[in-house]
Amino acid sequence: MRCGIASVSIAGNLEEKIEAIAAAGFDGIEIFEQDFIADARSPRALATRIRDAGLELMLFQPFRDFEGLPGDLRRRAFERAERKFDLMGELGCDLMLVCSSVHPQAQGGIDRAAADFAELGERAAKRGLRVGYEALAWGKHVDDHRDAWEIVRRADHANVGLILDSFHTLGRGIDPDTIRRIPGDRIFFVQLADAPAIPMDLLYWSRHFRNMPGEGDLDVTGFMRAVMATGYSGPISLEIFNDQFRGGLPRAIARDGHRSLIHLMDSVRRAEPSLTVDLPPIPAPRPAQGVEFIEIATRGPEAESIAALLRTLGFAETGRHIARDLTLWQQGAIRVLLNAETQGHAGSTFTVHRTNICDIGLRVASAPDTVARAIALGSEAFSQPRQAGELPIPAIRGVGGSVLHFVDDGFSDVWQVEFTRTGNTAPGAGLTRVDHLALTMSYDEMLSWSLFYSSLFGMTKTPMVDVIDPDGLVRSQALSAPGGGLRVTLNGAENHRTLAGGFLADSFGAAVQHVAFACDDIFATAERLAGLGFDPLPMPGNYYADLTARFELDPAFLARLQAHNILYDRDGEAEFFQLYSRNFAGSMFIELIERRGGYQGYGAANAPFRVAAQKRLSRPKGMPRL
Ligand SMILES: O=C(O)c1ccc(O)c(O)c1
Ligand SMILES: [Mg+2]
Repeated sequence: MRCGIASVSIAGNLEEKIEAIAAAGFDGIEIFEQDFIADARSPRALATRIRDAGLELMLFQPFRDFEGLPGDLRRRAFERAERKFDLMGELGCDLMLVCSSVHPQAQGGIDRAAADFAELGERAAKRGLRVGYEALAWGKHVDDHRDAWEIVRRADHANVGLILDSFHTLGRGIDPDTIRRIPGDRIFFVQLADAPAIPMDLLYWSRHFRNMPGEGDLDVTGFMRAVMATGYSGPISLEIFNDQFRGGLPRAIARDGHRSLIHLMDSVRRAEPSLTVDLPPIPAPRPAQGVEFIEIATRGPEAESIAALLRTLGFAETGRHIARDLTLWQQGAIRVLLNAETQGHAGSTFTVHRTNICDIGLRVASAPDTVARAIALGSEAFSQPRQAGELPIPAIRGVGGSVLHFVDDGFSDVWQVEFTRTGNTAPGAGLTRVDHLALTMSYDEMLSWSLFYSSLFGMTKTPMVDVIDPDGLVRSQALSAPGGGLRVTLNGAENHRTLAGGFLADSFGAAVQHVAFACDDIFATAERLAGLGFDPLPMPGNYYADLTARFELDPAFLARLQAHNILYDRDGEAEFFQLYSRNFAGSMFIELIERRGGYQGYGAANAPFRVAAQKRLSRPKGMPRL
């Protein structure tokens, strides 16, 4: 399988793009003409550079407004094509993309266009070049791959073929299975892009909102299955026009692109095993079954305040690590590790971020398979020198330098092997397990993180919701693994004045800002917590008055919610209860939840009031905001 990417897809000048594309593992590049024109190198020097980087120059594009022109305009279109053929000769690139015309004077007629392509094919053949025809979704006369194919078929020239682009087919709602009837050897090139399902003008959508396969809502897998069913064996290439990517980090975007292609082609062969996909076997995505541990790097007074908070939540320090300054806190199936090491991963994250969640342990069916899949998708294995007696638990670096450990049955005894018991037992407040991890990041990083989790664990995403912070918008998207063993929310901040944005600025990068623990009876838990001295986030009376209006609650029930500062939501018959801690170590916090009747959400309706309550506590009274 040869993977490519169009130079328009990522940020930087052409040199930076070439470096990033080669580093991400692509086999080739599509040169977008504007990127070439803006470059100062001669075509030959550029071609040499691209080949020295180990990349094939797969496609030169786009050649516009070619077919269907009358009289002198037609003559000039052929003249233009000849000049670009000269350039392709110097670049050593043998395939040109011709996109369907939007020229005001272009005339319709399948046979007229076919005759133009037959002649272009003749001219290309003389130079050993080929041309591929792509239907733009907004083409004047040709906006559907079926019409483009009919033109190619009637042109009947070996040097003229079809170019398919998933955006143009899926964006217009054309059934991708119509591709299955096209002979694979007449398809010269395949471009891929996904996009979020936002109704808008097709051209604007295409030029600004495309994203990597799997990052949007289009059925790119269905499209690619149809392509592979034709017997197509040419390159598979990303062509992404995206405002965020144009301003992103070239290497990170290229890495995401490569990950998306591996994930896509792996999904294609799993969905349709009869297809031949030339990709080395990789383990299937397997759901994370739960959070095995949460490790917090912390020292000094912040470590003490976290220990105090854990006690008021009903946790006890049950174990101490045999070789590190690391304590284990437990309740139910929840394990929190407090790591005060000055060396190693935890030590270095503390130096950079201060108190932070530096490591997450996930329970999986097979740790080696999970790591193998992560590596095939472009993540790096993570390890650090082991102390005597420590187990080699497999780990990777995820997005943004985060570390994930994977615990399977083979490592279940780590808690007995690596920790000595303190003899303490948790008083308990009914907390059972980790319900979800809430990651905070800049808005621009959200697609990277969602691709990471969905490609590795087969997690599915819910539609993005807006959380209104008094100082700006935060977008939130949830991902959950099949079976619900792992839920993650991604919170993308647009500025640094929101609660999430302030956390991001303080932590110097994306990180877990809060963890939600589940319980089976929120009122019993709240009573226990009150007895343990837990100090909840206070919620205002206005919030409870609105709850009654929204849900017609029984007054006694409402009074119980209010007495404990419990937030409430309902979805049909399903109910949701939330209780928040006050912030610690800057703006980290803990959420306690109960899901009743299969509630699947995260209380999005409550988020603005929770954020406002948190901000009220963090702003000194009477201090006007600057
Ligand atoms: O937006 C465009 O003009 C454009 C150009 C070339 C392509 O391959 C394409 O898919 C879109
Ligand atoms: Mg295209």
